[in-house]
Amino acid sequence: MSRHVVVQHVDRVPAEILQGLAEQGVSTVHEADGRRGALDPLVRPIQSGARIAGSAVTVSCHPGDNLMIHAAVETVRPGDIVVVTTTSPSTDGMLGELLATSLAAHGAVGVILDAGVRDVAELREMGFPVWARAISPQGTVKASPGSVNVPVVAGGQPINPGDAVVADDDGIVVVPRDRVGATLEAARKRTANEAAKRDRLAAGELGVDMYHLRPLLEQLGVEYR
Ligand SMILES: O=C([O-])CC(=O)C(=O)O
Ligand SMILES: [Mg+2]
Repeated sequence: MSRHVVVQHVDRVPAEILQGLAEQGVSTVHEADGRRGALDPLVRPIQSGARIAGSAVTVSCHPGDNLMIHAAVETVRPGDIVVVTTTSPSTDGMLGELLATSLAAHGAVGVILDAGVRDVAELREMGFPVWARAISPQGTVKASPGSVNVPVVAGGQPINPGDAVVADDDGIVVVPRDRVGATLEAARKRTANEAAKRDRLAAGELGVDMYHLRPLLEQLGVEYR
């Protein structure tokens, strides 16, 4: 059996759940899933204002080699987010506007790179959202095998093909596919709670989350003078 595979079928998250998760945003989804799933914050957006959710198409590449991103293109379906990792740390510019054009033509809504990106001005102009660990002009070759749609670790988080990935200006969170429905429900409740809290905070109320702010601080040994 080969050590390298391209898995062509991925079970995906339903589009209406992805849309709901995108509306909730990364920080709320992360809280709603028990503060789990946040990728390393050094994997950062290259643009501002993008907020997307999609099913993960995962790519494991040899460092300095983007062959497997090319191999992933034909597995992409509309609404997917391509998650690229390398088998050892790399900041090389593995994806630029050409590869992004190819992925977008197959319906990818964004790319997460635990590696480097280049052609940043063109990508911003295209409006194709990318989150990456580095921006680097360093070119890569197309010579080494790797895998598509296998479990990977990106930004320190395990990601399975078909998991929900949500990304915005706050960063990136992954939600395992079997928890997406419960997480979306919890996120919506949290957003409704926050709306009520916001009104109370705007009215000047203190300690809205803590019932009684002063007794809590005193219990923790903080002295009021
Ligand atoms: O071609 C590459 O290897 C990466 C790149 O710059 C592009 O996709 O435009
Ligand atoms: Mg280029």
